[in-house]
Amino acid sequence: MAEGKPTKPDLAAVRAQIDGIDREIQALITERALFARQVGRAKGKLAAAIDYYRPEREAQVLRRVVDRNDGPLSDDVLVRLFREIMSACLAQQEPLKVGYLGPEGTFSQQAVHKHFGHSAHGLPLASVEEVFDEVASGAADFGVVPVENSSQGTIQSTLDLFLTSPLMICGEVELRVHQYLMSRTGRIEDIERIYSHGLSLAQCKNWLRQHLPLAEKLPVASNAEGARRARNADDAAAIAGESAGRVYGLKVVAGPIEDRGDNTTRFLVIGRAAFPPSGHDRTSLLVSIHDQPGALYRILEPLARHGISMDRIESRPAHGALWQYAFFIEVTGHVEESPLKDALAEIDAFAGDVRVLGSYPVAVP
Ligand SMILES: O=C(O)C(=O)C[C@]1(C(=O)O)C=C[C@@H](O)C=C1
Repeated sequence: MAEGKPTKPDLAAVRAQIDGIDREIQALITERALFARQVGRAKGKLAAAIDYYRPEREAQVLRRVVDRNDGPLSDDVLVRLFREIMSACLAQQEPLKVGYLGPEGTFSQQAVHKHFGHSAHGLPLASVEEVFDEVASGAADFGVVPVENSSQGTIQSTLDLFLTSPLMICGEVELRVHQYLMSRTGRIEDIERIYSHGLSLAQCKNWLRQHLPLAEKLPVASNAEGARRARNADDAAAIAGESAGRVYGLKVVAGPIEDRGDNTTRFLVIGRAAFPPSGHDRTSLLVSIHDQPGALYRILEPLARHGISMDRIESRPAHGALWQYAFFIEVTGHVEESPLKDALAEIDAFAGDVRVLGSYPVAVP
């Protein structure tokens, strides 16, 4: 090659290359969609989209995408593209119906898109409880519910719903959450009250103390609900994701304003069925403890002895009974595979109340 300055590429020639690649990509996506239909037929004569959905297979496909990636696009970007391709392939049957805490524009809706792609049909619902109800009744195939935030900790009200619900956990989604202060006028000097979900107000506490110490903070059912209210008055604002601002026609006053740059919310995917192992899974257990000495130890000891790592343990007052506790325990592994299978068999032998809430693929970025 000649020394010196690299020669400027010829724009028309580069575009011709891109056009050729686009043709190939399109032909391959079409071919993939046809094979996905064949997979559908190979699974037998199935009725609804939910019968075709395979979260463990999707996780495997996405992990391979990440393993193969050498840049220049980031893992997140490639995962998003492949997620959408799978979402579209699956929706050839009929889109999945996924319930979430609405109205439109919530972070829960973003989590639905991240996990199921945009070909799934999102059902905005009024509360997390309603998400459980709609999935239990079959009106929704799955639900996506927030369970924990990196700076605020566990969302206890969500965990408590598992105490009385028969639903299973079949996935998890991690979403980076960026908060924006938004209003109708877009001017900070107009703001006298701020609507948002209590957790979002808490995530922006320092910023608010510094910039709007006197504004009234009004917790509402969801961030998007805050945005919906803020569009009605010039002196009101909302803290929410940018997408909620777009849905309700608000202007960004400032953002991102969350106190921690790595602010992340974890969501659980709830459904009515269990799925097979994906190769890198997590299991959620619900353990009821009666006040016998050493009861919790007898449950944790086999887990430790089998070398199972525990990612979390949370205690909640058990439903209905005074001074009895339920423990939510998350461990690495799948109930159908050793060593977790063996440890659970030992635990079952002496503890009546161990319920497997679900084994599911660890979130792909
Ligand atoms: O492999 C399957 O079981 C398919 O149905 C294909 C496919 C895909 O597009 O890769 C589509 C939907 C499923 O959720 C998983 C994977």
